[in-house]
Amino acid sequence: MSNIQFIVQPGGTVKGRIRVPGDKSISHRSIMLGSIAEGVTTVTGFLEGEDALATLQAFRDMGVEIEGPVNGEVTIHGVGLNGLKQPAKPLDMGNSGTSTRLLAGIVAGQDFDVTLIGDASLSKRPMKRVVDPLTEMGAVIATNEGGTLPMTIRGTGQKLKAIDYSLPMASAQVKSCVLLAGLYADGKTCALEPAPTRDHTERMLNGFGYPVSSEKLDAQQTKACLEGGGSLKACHIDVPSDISSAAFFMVAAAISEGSDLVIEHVGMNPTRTGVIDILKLMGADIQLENFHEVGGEPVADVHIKYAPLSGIKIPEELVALAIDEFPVLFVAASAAQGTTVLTGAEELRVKESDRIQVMADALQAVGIDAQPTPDGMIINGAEQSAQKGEIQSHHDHRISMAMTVAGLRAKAPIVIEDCANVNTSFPIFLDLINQVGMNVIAKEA
Ligand SMILES: O=C(O)C1=C[C@@H](OP(=O)(O)O)[C@@H](O)[C@H](O)C1
Ligand SMILES: C=C(OP(=O)(O)O)C(=O)O
Repeated sequence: MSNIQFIVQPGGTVKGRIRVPGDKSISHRSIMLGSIAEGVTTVTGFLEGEDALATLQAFRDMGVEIEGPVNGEVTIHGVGLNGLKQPAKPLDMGNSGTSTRLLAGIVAGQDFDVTLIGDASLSKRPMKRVVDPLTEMGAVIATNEGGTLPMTIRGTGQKLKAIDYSLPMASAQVKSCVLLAGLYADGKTCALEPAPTRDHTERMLNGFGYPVSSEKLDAQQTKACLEGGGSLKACHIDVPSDISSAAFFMVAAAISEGSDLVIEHVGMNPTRTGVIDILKLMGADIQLENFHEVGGEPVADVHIKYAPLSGIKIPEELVALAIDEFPVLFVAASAAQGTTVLTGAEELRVKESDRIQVMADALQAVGIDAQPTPDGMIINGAEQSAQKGEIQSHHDHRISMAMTVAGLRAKAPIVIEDCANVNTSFPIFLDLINQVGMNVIAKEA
């Protein structure tokens, strides 16, 4: 495969008014729920990135007629809970953990066999976290040694057993997997999470007329439950812009002097806004404007201006609410005065890359004192000192984009290897980052 390098010129000021593409988590779920609903679901604002497209292709491979995407518009001819067909070949999940783990929940309820495969990065990621609850529900699943892909889920022809499952880690993917399998179970299935995680599955099921209850047991634990055997009614889904993509631009504006940026129509689901809370604790100047609701999800325009940042101890209760934003938050911490300490974030080690180790290596390569710990990182903010930063993205889109943003505070060009992966979540990243005031070129090496 060809290597697309990003060559990032140092410095810049970030200005303008932009809109980033649709939310990845919501885009995945729109295809999944639209496919197993009754009737025709229409989607606008769909993210045309590789991960969401892998989900779309998987449902086409299981016999669902899906039109588009054209300019973010998708039309899904739902086949109902029991209308999926056996795919002719393994379903290729590409780089996408969300596709794999949520699909496993749906596929566990079918009466045919399915094998899920993925790329080099996804093939290293843990699947035992979904195999365990699904097996408890009666599914028959084989994985590679060590609980990784390929994963084959056998159609037993038996109804799944409802369970009351306590998640061992705060994971929306595992919660969603259990709830989606619960659609195919006898009785009431519950998922208890140790800390709040994104609740798009619960919201969207309710939007499709499928009741999901959510009970807060205390400040951290929430239990989501549903009864199996109902049906989903097709609806329209308007996907807001992805706060995880917006985060790169928030940090870009926060760390470069003179910046003033508006990011429009960003999803503000309270289970996703940890990045805003963390940046504000660091002293960022962020105003949320034009708050309104689209399709059961709150959205707002994010107005962010440069302000000097300070290092903080990141509150652990914000970790799951900002889980995908840490690569770029580490860049913010590098540009802050003082020390930033992250703990309670061991989940970062099992994302598309080990985001603790890979970001520590990347920041050290540009001359920042970043010390990895088993469950987080300690970063002493300072001027970058490297005369040339050479970075590996390790099959991880968020590393490519975070280290591009680091260029705003660099002393010399940064070269990032293997950046075609930005297409997994943010195909127009390069255009937008240049549009707001950076100087980044993509070069085939
Ligand atoms: O449910 C989802 O859409 C996601 C959940 C998170 O993963 P975990 O639930 O495994 O933490 C997140 O990292 C991922 O990008 C998307
Ligand atoms: C972790 C991520 O996605 P996934 O788990 O779906 O691969 C991400 O997009 O940062």
